[in-house]
Amino acid sequence: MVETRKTKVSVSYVTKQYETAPTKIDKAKSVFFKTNFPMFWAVRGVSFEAYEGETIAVVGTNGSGKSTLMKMVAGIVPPTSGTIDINGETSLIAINAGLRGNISGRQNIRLKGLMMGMTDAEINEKMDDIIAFSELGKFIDQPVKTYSSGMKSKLGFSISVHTNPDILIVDEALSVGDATFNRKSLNKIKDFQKQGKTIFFVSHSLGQVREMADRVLWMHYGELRMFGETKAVMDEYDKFVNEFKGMNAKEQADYRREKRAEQEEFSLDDIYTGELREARKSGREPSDEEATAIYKSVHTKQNVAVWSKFDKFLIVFVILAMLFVADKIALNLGMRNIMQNPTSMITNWAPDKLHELDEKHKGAK
Ligand SMILES: Nc1ncnc2c1ncn2[C@@H]1O[C@H](COP(=O)(O)OP(=O)(O)OP(=O)(O)O)[C@@H](O)[C@H]1O
Repeated sequence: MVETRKTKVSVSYVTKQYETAPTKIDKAKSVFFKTNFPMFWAVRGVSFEAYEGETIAVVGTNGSGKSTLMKMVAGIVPPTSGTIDINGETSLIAINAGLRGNISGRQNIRLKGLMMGMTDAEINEKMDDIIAFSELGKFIDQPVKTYSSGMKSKLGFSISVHTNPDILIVDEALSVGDATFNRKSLNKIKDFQKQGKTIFFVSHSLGQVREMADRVLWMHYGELRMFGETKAVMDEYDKFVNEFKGMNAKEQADYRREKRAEQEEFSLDDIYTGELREARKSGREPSDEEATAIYKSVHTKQNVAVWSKFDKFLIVFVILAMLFVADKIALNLGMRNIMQNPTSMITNWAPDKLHELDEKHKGAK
C-alpha cells in the first residue's frame, strides 16, 4: 500500500556514540587532552519514518537509548552519524529540558518563549495561561532550582504545550506529576491528537502506551528492535519483559553484560552488513548501486566538533582576551574577581534583564 500521509520525521541509520567518561572533570579533560575512556554506542543505526497526525510511543528498558533518540529528533543532541529530516517545528517536553535553575519559573517562561522566536507581546499574552496550567501558584516567582522534579515537569509541560509545535516530543514528563496533573496532561495530548499533530512519547506505563499510541518504537540496547502497530509490538515487548523477569539474577546480569559488550564493539559497518543481510533474507539481492547508496548513507558523519591543538589554543586565548577587555573597558570589574567567579558577568545580566521585561509587562497591565 502506498503511504499517502505527509512524512514529518525521517530518521536514517542514526547513531550516537558516547565516551564513557566517569565524571564531568574527566569529560572536560578529554576535550583538551588525549584520553582513553571506552567508547559506547547509545544508539546503533536506527531508521524510521513518522507521519503527520500519528502518535508514536517509545518503549524499552532503562538505558536503552529512548531519551537519546528523542533528543536527537528534537535537535538538542547531534547524532554521531546518519541523517534526521524534520518537516515542521519540534518541541521537547522532558523533565528539566532547557529550564535554568538560577532564574524563576516566570523568567524561564519568558526565556524559553524568546528562544522559540516568540515576541514579547506574544509571551505576555500567553503568560497567565501558562502559569495557570502549571498549577505552580506563587512558586512561579521562586528560582527553578528550588522546585521538585514534578514541579519542573509541570512547568516544562505547560510551556511546551503553549508554544503550539506541530511535532511534540514528550519524554516521561507524563509520569512525574501528580495524578490530576497527569490526567490533565493526557487530555492536552489527546487535544493535540485531534488537531492532527505528530506526537512522540516515551513511557514506562504500558497501559498508557496501549491507550494512546498508534504505533510503537521499541528500543533495545541502542537498537530499534521493533517498530509497528501498537498491539503487535506491545505483545512482543510484554513477552520479552516476562521472559527477562523469569531469568535468575545471574542470567539477567549475563544478558546485560553481553548486550553492553555489543554496544562497545559496534561499528558502522555492522549496520551496512545488517541491511544487506535483511535484503537477502527477503529474497532480494541488492544491486551494486543500492549497496553503495546504503554504505554512503550509513557512513554520513555529522559535524561533531573535533578540535585541533590550534583550535584549543585559540579558545583559551580568546577567553583570556575577553576577560582582559571586559576588565579594562566594559565592566570595570577586578581581574581577580572575574578569575574567581567568571560566570558572574553573565548571570548578573540575564535575571536582571528578564526581571526588567517582567516589570514592564506588569506596568502595562
Ligand atoms: N551525555 C552522555 N554521556 C555518556 N553517556 C550517556 C549520555 N547520555 C546518555 N548516556 C548513556 O546512553 C545510554 C542511553 O541513555 P538514555 O537516557 O537514552 O536511555 P533511556 O532509554 O532513555 O533510559 P531511561 O528509561 O532510564 O530514561 C545509557 O547507557 C546512558 O548512560
